[in-house]
Amino acid sequence: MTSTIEPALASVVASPSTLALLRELHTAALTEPAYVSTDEQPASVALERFVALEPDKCALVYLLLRASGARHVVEAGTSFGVSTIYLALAVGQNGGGKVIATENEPVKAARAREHWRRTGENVEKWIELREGDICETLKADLPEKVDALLLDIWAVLAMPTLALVKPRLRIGALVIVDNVIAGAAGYKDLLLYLDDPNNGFRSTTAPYPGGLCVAVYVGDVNA
Ligand SMILES: C[S@@+](CC[C@H](N)C(=O)[O-])C[C@H]1O[C@@H](n2cnc3c(N)ncnc32)[C@H](O)[C@@H]1O
Repeated sequence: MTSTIEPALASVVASPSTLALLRELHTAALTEPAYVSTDEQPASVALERFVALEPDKCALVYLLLRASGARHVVEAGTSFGVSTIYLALAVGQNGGGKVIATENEPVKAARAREHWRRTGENVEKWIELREGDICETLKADLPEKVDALLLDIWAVLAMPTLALVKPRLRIGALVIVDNVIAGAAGYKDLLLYLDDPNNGFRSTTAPYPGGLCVAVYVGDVNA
């Protein structure tokens, strides 16, 4: 699995020190036991773990954000802040904006901040971390237009999070959801919602391990 790190990093524009940090974090993340929120393990086991998006998925998300010029991004589920670094790199390189990161575990939030500090100004300055339950922290003060939403949170929170962010999605906004194959049972409602054209999305699932759903908000079909 660690063999996926270098090809992923080769897809990303970043300083040597940021690439070194990503290499270190991905290596640690890939050597921990897997955790999927829909499996039998209690959520408490994830407290000490990265549960990070795999390097190739991070690279795809980064490239999609670069291609779409995303400048206002919401990340549902931040953990130790690995995927957030990719989001912030893309936002910064697209001209600047904001990545709203979300985490309800204070210890994880502190670790994320520590990692972002090590990336320096070019990454850290684009990130606003909202600590607490995402159902509260995303209730207010979202950007007028959101260009992308990364749903990498426990499956049960995916639909409520989409409901909070959807009113702000611009036409063409990306909604990316991790583990839709591995966690299919937990994502049933969300996938049915994204598949129903009346809800304004078109989507496909990239066959990475666990599955990565990429949806585009094309808007209300009746508009
Ligand atoms: C899969 S991890 C995120 C990994 C991260 N995107 C990365 O790639 O590095 C999901 C995170 O969501 C957090 N989480 C779970 N429930 C939450 C809630 N109600 N509000 C905010 N964050 C929550 C968990 O603590 C966990 O760290």
